[in-house]
Amino acid sequence: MPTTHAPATEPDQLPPAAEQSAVRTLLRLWPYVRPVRARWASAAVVAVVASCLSLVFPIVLKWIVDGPVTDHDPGGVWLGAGMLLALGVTEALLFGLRRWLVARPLVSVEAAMRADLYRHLQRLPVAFHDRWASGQLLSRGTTDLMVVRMFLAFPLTFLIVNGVTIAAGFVLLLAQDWGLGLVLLAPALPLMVLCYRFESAYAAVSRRAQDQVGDLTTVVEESVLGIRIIKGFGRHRSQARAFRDLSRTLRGTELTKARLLAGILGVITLLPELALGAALVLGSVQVADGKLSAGTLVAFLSTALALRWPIDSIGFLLAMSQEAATATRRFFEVMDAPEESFEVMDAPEESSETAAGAPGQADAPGREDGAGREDGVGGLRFEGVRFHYPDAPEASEPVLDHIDLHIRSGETLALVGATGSGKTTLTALVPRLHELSGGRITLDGRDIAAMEREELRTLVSVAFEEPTLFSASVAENVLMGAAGADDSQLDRALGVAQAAFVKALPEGAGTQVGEQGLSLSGGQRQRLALARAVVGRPRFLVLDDPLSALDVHTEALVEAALREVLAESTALVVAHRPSTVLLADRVALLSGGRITAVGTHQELLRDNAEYRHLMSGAGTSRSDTSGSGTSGADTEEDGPEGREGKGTR
Ligand SMILES: Nc1ncnc2c1ncn2[C@@H]1O[C@H](COP(=O)(O)OP(=O)(O)OP(=O)(O)O)[C@@H](O)[C@H]1O
Repeated sequence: MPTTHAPATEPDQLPPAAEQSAVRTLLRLWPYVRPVRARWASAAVVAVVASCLSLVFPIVLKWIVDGPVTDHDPGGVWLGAGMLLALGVTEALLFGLRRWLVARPLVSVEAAMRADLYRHLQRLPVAFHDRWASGQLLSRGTTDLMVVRMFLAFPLTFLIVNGVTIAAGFVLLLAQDWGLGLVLLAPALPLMVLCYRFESAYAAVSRRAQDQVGDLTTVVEESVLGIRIIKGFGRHRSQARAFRDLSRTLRGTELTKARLLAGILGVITLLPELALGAALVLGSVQVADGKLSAGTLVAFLSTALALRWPIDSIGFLLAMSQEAATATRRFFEVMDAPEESFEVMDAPEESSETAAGAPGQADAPGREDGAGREDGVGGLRFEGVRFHYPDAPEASEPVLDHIDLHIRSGETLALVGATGSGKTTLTALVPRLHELSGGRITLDGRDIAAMEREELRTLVSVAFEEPTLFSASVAENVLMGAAGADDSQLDRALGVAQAAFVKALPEGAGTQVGEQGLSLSGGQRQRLALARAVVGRPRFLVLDDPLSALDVHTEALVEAALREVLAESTALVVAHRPSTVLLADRVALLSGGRITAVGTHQELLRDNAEYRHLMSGAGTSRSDTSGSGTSGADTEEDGPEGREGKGTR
């Protein structure tokens, strides 16, 4: 299956940045913030009090200037200075308390969101992961969540704190001198309009930047995972160029952000400064005319200066909030993707009659041989199965169509077909990694759509051609295949997979393997993946070319041991080589998304040209299905019905 991912920044995949308002988006964080609301609110109240304390300074100053200074009273001046010092210390202590109150709860909010995202990713269908670039998911789980935590800790609190401080400050200013107060208030309206326009422009650029971080993460991840290919083909320069290009694009977007921010910050600083200058001139004239006391003018200007930071900070607080809204939106884009349904679907009553009466089932292999109920519905049965990849163009042909196949209880069926004919896709349908587009699959007569996924995945074990090992010990990797399996089962599974090499590892089955552990060869990995598939003695075994990386000698040993396991299970084995085919009782040929022949290896060799071609040297070169024109002619005259009689064990 393809593992490459298109960047998730394609416009059709992502909603426009301004689709939902920033406030509505951020409100979605409430379920995560709810558990820490008391501490967060206490911290906000503490910050509001601390910030409003800064407005008391001008009142004390006015008292000092109009009182002790005018009266030449040094004792009063010292008292005033002491009060200012006490206010300053209290303000600092309160801001410290605010930090202490929010730091720990907000880290747990981030952890809870990350845990939810991870849990959800595990439950999303394979089709979702086929579509999404892993770097995009990675950046959402790391950078975006950090941005959200920082928003809750800082901008959210300070938008409230500064809002309250500005409102209280202006009440004080208007109370001190309403005329001068109005002069200072004059820039408020144009500033609001500018902030609104800035918000919309910044939202779009910030979305672009965060998506580009995701794309960059994807390139880094692919470069690390594919380092052997990059080195092997000397592609480090072109890879570095691709990285540099993306990096340059991101730099451009960040510069656009910086330009927007610089613009709004400049205006937010300039307009109030101009208003303050005008108020200063007017106030000085009034003091000179004796219409205003010097203390009031000092208090007025100190209050206005105390409001400078709350006003100046609005620009970057809004920018950070916008980034947090984008991060939240990106988080919920993943969280809103529907999980694999763990509920069972409605399925028709299971009976031999319904199975026999299912569309396209009348000619299902294995039914005409007069077998009893067990052979009629037992085992693994595909009935009129059709499958179309959800992300493939609607008009394209389904990958699989009219698949009717019956693997009897205890039987092993080899699935053979040219590359791209749909073998991997067919095997992935049995453990329901993808949902069928039509038809049904039954295990011992039970529709898999009507089974709990957990039950289904206990019944069916899989091993894919690409063996994936996790950063864990050999034993943990193998025992992943069966919950509660013990050491004797582990030894047996390693024995079946001819994985004696495990004993020679530094710590035996306890040796760490996978990305962070010891590197194993392709064949060794494949044998561990096979051991994982067989460790739980599954009723149904699905093996996608599990021996492709083994040398002929080891393959023969694994096959000999595997025969015992296969005798206990009903198995579907994708095979490319005659040696693997010989493990099976019968062989099905998949061609152009359909089963075109079923029979024993000998029968198909004798009667089917496409099969002969695939099993010959030419076949193992894995020519594309589109190139197998000769076999197409053969399958036309030799349809599935004609081969039913050959389907004997
Ligand atoms: N996620 C996907 N989305 C769309 N099309 C896909 C996807 N995965 C596979 N395909 C297409 O489905 C077809 C069958 O692929 P599949 O991997 O099942 O073939 P295969 O017979 O197993 O090939 P091989 O022998 O090379 O492993 C191919 O044309 C492939 O391009």
